Amino acid sequence: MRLVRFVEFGKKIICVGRNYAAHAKELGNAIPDEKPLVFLKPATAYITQGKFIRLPPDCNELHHEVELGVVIEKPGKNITLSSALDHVGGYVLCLDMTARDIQTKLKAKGAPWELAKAFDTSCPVGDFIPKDRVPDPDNIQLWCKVNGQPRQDGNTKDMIFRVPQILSYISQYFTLEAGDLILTGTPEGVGPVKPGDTIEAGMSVNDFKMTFKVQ
Ligand SMILES: CC(=O)CC(=O)C(=O)O
Ligand SMILES: [Mg+2]
Repeated sequence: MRLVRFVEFGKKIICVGRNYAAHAKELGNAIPDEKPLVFLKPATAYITQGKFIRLPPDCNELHHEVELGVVIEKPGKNITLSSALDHVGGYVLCLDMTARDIQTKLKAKGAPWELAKAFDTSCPVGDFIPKDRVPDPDNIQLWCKVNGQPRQDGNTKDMIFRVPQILSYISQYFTLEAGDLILTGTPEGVGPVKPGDTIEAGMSVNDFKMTFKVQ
């Protein structure tokens, strides 16, 4: 399967939240203790470079969250920790665009987050990077700038749950299929963007950079 074109296969997007203690703290959230916090986005959330990020209805505070994305190649269920990385085909840089004001209201009601997290264009992704070019997914620098101003600069070594733990855990609930994308959570420094802004994000693998505009 040509994972380079994984976005076109339209598989599911499984996201982990609050996976960096400093980010959980900046939003006043509890740090997950035993299990990752998990939510989903539909395949209609994907956009690739050249497409615009659009605010969902009733959103007045859209936030960027830069994240490492893991692309599944080998399907699996109840994946073990020791075999987890065998299921990975490669990695992509992602933005988990979040309607923070809507999320805050949903959280207060104890309601699910989909309207804040899973709307169309909420998952901008960069180019696919095969895993043989990523020596250590647990030591990747991730950064994000808005209109040239630095906002986020973190490293995947600070993730609470590492890639094998995440894959092993979520595969107990969801069968992982080739082309599925796993977002691994964002480091601190999330913040607002508005129409007209330019978001640039990058990671230390291949000095990868991507740019998206908010419309
Ligand atoms: C508070 C959040 O929105 C959780 C999340 O997505 C994260 O990356 O952390
Ligand atoms: Mg996130």
